[in-house]
Amino acid sequence: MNSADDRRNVRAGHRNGGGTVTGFVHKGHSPHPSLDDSLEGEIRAFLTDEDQLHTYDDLTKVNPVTPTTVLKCLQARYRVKVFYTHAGCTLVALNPFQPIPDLYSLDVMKEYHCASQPQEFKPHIFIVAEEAYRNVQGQLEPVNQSLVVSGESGAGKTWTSRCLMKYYATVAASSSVLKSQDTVERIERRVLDSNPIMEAFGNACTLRNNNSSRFGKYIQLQLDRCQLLVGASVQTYLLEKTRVACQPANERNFHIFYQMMKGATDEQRKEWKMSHDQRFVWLPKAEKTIEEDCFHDTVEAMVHLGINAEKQRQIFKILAGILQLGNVNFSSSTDESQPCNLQEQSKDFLQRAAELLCVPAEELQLCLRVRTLKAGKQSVLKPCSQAECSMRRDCLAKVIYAQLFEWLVTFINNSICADKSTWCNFIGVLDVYGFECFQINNLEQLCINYANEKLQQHFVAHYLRAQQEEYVSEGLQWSFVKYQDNQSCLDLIEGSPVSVFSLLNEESRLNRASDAKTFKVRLEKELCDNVNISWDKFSKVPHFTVAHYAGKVNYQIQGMVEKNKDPVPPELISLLQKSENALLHQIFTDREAENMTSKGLSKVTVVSKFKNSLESLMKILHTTTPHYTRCIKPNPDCKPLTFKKEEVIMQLEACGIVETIHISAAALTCLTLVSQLDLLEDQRKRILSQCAFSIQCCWLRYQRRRRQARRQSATLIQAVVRSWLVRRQVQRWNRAAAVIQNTWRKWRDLVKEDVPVLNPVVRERGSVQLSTIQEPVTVRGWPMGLALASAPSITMSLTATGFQKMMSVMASLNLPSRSGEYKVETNQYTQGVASIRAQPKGSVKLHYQRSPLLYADRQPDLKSDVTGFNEILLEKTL
Ligand SMILES: Nc1ncnc2c1ncn2[C@@H]1O[C@H](COP(=O)(O)OP(=O)(O)OP(=O)(O)O)[C@@H](O)[C@H]1O
Repeated sequence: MNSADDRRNVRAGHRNGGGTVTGFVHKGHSPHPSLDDSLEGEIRAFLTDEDQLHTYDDLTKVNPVTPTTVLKCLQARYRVKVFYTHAGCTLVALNPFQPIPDLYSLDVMKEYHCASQPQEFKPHIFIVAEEAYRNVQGQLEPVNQSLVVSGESGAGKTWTSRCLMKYYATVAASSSVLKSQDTVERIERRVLDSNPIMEAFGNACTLRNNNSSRFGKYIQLQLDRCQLLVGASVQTYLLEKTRVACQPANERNFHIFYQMMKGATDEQRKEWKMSHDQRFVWLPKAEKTIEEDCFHDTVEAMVHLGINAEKQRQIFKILAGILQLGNVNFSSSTDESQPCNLQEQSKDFLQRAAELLCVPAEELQLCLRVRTLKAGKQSVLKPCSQAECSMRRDCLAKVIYAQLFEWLVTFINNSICADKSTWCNFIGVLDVYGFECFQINNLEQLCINYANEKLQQHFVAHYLRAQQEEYVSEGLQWSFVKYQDNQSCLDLIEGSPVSVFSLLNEESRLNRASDAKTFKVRLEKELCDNVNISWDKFSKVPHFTVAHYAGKVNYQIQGMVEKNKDPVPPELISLLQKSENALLHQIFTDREAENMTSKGLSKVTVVSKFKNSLESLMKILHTTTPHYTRCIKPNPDCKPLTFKKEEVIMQLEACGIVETIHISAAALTCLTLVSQLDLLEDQRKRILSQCAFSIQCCWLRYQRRRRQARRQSATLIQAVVRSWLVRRQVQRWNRAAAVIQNTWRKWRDLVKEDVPVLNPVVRERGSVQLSTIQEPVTVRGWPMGLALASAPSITMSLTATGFQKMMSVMASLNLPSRSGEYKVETNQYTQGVASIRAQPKGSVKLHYQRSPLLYADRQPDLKSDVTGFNEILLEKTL
């Protein structure tokens, strides 16, 4: 890294003290030597305090922002084992290449999830995860989120994606109390179990990474109304299927083949025709053992996802068949009119391949060696050359593997995808290949780098253009920050009417053998106006160079058109459709396979298919809130805790991290300089919350007062009613007392007149024996009861009604209410008591000498003489 690079990248925004922000991406040397000197001085000054460099947890705080200062900070942090650093709106993740204890533990997840301000914690991938999750909870548009994880091979994208999935599987399910634990566990587990299967079938050990994903993927984690994980879906991109039949030097085939080789039981080996000592051409470096070679884990995940034993058998037999195919070789034919022969040792392999793929061996042999040409309704058989035979063999293996992979992805989706009615938002995790630039680059690299251009454009559009347009729409004084617009590069690759893709497609559709030199001339002629393409005039190999945002890449033209055609001979598809392996038969009889049969090759070329799937991905990304994580590989050898400056700086440049910091810092600068928007926002929020608080207080006060008034009214009404009732009662008592007094006086007068008639015993004891009763009846509390029962009528009619009257009178006299002993008759006309009669069973004594009112406040003496009545206990005086 030299100061020229720094000058090239220094952020002008940092040096601006004015009220407007200006451009920051300076390509080329500064025309002012004094400016260069002062920048170098600033860089030196910044780097002097080495001990402080690791404290920069956000690279936007670095000043000046240059590749050197950024690199030094990251290095200092890596040295003290801090692997995450914010770069404004992006998170930079440095791969430690060794497990770091407690960095991703459950407790750490909980800590970030429960924190009120996770941003204030140490930078971590969980901050990104939590921010996205809270955005969904907040339901602020766009509610759906995308976590874009990028970086070169081995940088840690898959690891990061797995961390994100585990995080959501934990925090988005932990609060689930409503659902049965079983359901929750099942869905989380299924979502996580999709990883080992896809990695077994889609990852391989390469020179750059022992567990390199050979496909891109976008996983949508589906959340319900309560933001709980209820399902997921996976979209895959551009599986590197050529690896099945052709492994780059010192690299391996897909993991699954090695897992089978190493983990099969004797029984399985027999079934798969895979003896211990068998060597397979398509399984190089089989002696190398890596931790991903775990067959048991893959099978277990398959079981969890519902791939039953029979389906597994079918899958593994197909894979074993592919391996046998790899050992089939052809000898060249001396006579061009005759098909090539199988090499002697290949006959067994072909036979076994046919048996494992459940297709007729002769037909398989014929399909590989002879081409069927259609001329009108006639078919002509044309023997293939040795090279063509090998190509057809490879093609058969690739198409089987690619279709099997697609079937697996569909199966996984069916198993983990929730019904649309059950989820309303999603968080997408995009794990795509990073920018690639090798010695020899071909169609795959063109597609990968094109995808990265698209993502970069989305990133820039989202963070810079959108932000600046927002400032302008808000009427802020703003002079646009220049950013590196990669539209012209995208036009070169995918634009219309002419672009690399359109010319490739045109060439692919021509029914002729493609010639690299001719195609190069065509490219030169058609695309010479685009500044992003160039040619090295001295190179003998046909190529073209594209200036990507991350650097220039040379693409080799040889083989590019053929790769784009990706032809599948129709005879091969027809053969596979006849397979007695139910799975193989099924995956080749679907609609796409039918297309392939009828047209000989899929009309959709590789680049068209890739472009379409990328466009639908971009559409999804545009409707979501993106979060970018840039994974950085600190050394090419995957050595733990080793930081190679050259390696890192290349990646920082490739992913445009310095520009990213500029973008974020420019936005920050803008906020500080122009609008103090944040401050205003904060104040607005505070005032709004104060208003809300006042409204709540008023409402509560109003409610409290209303409740109080109601209670007072109720109390008043109750008091009035009670006093009215009491007054009425007292009035009744007064009237009743008057009646009783009156009656008593009359009775007394009457008694005075009749005194001589009374029996001397009665006079002596104050009572009269009206009849003889063996068991005298005790009367309690009778005076008051009797008086009230008869009130207010002078004639002793009762105020109570029917049964009450009877009971009242009988209770007053303490008469037992057993049936038949006493009878109370009501007066039909006045509803009073007409009489009380006792059956003539015994004597009843009636106390008569004193007024019952005199005893109103006492209990009659149980031993008193008032014990009963004769037949008529009481008779109404009319
Ligand atoms: N955060 C981490 N902590 C510990 N080890 C890590 C971490 N990230 C990555 N690694 C290690 O680095 C290796 C490579 O990471 P990973 O497979 O995720 O890379 P990648 O970017 O997905 O590569 P590719 O593009 O080839 O698939 C992992 O197998 C793992 O051993």
